[in-house]
Amino acid sequence: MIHLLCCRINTTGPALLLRRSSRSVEICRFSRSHTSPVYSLQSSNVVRHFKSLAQRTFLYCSPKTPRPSRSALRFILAPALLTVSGRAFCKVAYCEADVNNNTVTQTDTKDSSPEFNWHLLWEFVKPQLVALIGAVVLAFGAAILNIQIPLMLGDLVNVVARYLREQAGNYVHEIRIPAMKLLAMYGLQGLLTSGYIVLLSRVGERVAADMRKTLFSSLIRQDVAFFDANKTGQLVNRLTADIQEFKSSFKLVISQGLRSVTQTVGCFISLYLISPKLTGLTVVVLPCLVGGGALIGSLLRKLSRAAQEQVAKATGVADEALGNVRTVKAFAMEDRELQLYGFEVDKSCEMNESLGNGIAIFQGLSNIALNCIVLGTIFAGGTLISSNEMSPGDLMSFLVASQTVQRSLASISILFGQVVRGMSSGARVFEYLALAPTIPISVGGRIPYHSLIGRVDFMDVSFSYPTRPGHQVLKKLNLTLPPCKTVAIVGESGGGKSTVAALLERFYDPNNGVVMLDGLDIRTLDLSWLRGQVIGFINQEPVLFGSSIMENIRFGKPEASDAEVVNAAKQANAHGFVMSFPDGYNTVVGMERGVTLSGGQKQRIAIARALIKNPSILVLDEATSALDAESERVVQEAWIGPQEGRSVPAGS
Ligand SMILES: Nc1ncnc2c1ncn2[C@@H]1O[C@H](COP(=O)(O)OP(=O)(O)OP(=O)(O)O)[C@@H](O)[C@H]1O
Repeated sequence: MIHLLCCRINTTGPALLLRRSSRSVEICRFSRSHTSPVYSLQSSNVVRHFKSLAQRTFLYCSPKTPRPSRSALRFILAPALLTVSGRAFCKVAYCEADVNNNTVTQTDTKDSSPEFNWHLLWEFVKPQLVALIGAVVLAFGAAILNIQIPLMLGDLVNVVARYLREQAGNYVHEIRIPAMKLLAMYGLQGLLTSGYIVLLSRVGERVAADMRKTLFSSLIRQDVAFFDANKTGQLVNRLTADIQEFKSSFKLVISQGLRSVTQTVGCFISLYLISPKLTGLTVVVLPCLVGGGALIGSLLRKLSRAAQEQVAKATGVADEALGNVRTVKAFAMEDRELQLYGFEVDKSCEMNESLGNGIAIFQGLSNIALNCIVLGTIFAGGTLISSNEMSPGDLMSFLVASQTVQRSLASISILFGQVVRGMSSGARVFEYLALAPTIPISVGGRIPYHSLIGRVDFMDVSFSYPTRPGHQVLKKLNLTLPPCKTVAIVGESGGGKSTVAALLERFYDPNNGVVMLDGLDIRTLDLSWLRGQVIGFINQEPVLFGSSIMENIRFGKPEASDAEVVNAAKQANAHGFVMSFPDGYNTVVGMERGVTLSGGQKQRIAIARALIKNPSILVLDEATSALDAESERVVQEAWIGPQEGRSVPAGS
């Protein structure tokens, strides 16, 4: 396995390739024939960083291009990869290289092509197996009937032709039986089709719902470092778009895939039995037409995807402008935003117009081609009828069966693309399903409430954020937060105050050293108990949920009574302003991040949310920064007074 790392490097010049050897990372000029080293990063830190990767690690560095796409990167490096390894398969990750400081920081360690996990799929499908088998059987039955229908149509036409030729006998009597048979066939085919669609949509929806719940449960249990490294939008995309795409592909493959393959094979046999000569002609013409159609179709789909992306881009511009409307207005940038949005909308309009033209040409061409096939079949079939090699009914059967083959082949060609897209969406979902959090939530011991003292010790704690391993935030920090005391941590911006709070809350584990509660390493304690009952944490930018104030405060203690909620709000000096709202505690906040409340009001609700669980340790990370002096005094009295006897470390 080869690892490709796409690197942004703080130097100027042409694109560079980074090569890992056993003791250094070399930055080389890259050309197809050879690579010549330019810099050599030899710090043990850099080399250690690559230890976890495969022996041959390449980094593509470009000072100008910000972040080439993975496929572009593979394309650029394909000759080098093939020469070096003889294998084309590679993993791609992104990193930043700083040649002055001799550091390389990997910013994205994800495997670019997660693998499809059949075992996990089976776990989701297993509970729906009976319905799935039912759907497969019904779809297969419908396909078999679709093969029979052209033959029966032929019988019917033969009766009509015979009557026209002989003008004798009772027409209604003769046609009744084949017509009734055909009618029954149509009815049964309709029933089977409805049946498999009902079953399949049930299976698809339930599998998708199970996947969503399991993926959400896996995501919500990941530790904070995971969310530092992955954008929320991308994670939400896996929950929505990826599962949706997978579900559609899954249903399509079972329904259309099974039906189309069965129909193609069955109808081809029918065609051959009806007329080997005409079939020979069809075998030459039909695949060419379907192939041509598939090619144009795939071009149009590409165009359609690009147009959709452009629409999304335009929406993104509008979303950003409307979401930050206060900033836009404060800088009087309405016209500029309008210009930006207009530019993107015009581009999407242009692309959609081209798409419309493409579809129009495609439809026109396919109509001509299809009608020519019908005309050609009738012409060739008529010749065979005139030489008594075929009956009119056979020609009718042939026409309908060949149309079925052509439709089935077209849908198979579309299905191929759908299968690839569905599998890659599924792989993206499965990637996070199988991911275990590095910090387990409900493992470890608890200190009985009556013997909890609340002394916190940071001993020789060193820490770097996982997303920036080269940047050490805390270096051998020793700090004691004694019980029954309020401790303020003061320091320059970016000095690591919030990081201390984050380590105490165990959002991250230190790289070295230990954080202790009452002399016990917090890594040995039950995390859900530590966060749920021991520590009350209010961060710099409290976020409220889109529900009532009552529910927001109760989030800290779900079983709290209304009286407890009101009491906590009073302690946080929030009761007064809450009661001034017409709906009081039932006022819904949190829409657009609680925009209906002022910064200070939001902070007071967040403080009430932390106070309601009566925590033994209260961490305020600049939680009162938006309060006026009087409110801050009331709040501080509230939590220092009744909490006397407990340790209260506070970031400030
Ligand atoms: N999630 C994160 N991932 C990577 N680096 C981070 C992260 N959070 C903070 N940092 C970095 O860690 C350093 C310390 O940040 P921290 O938030 O602890 O500082 P602070 O003292 O609380 O600052 P302020 O007073 O401005 O809030 C900063 O250099 C910051 O850029």
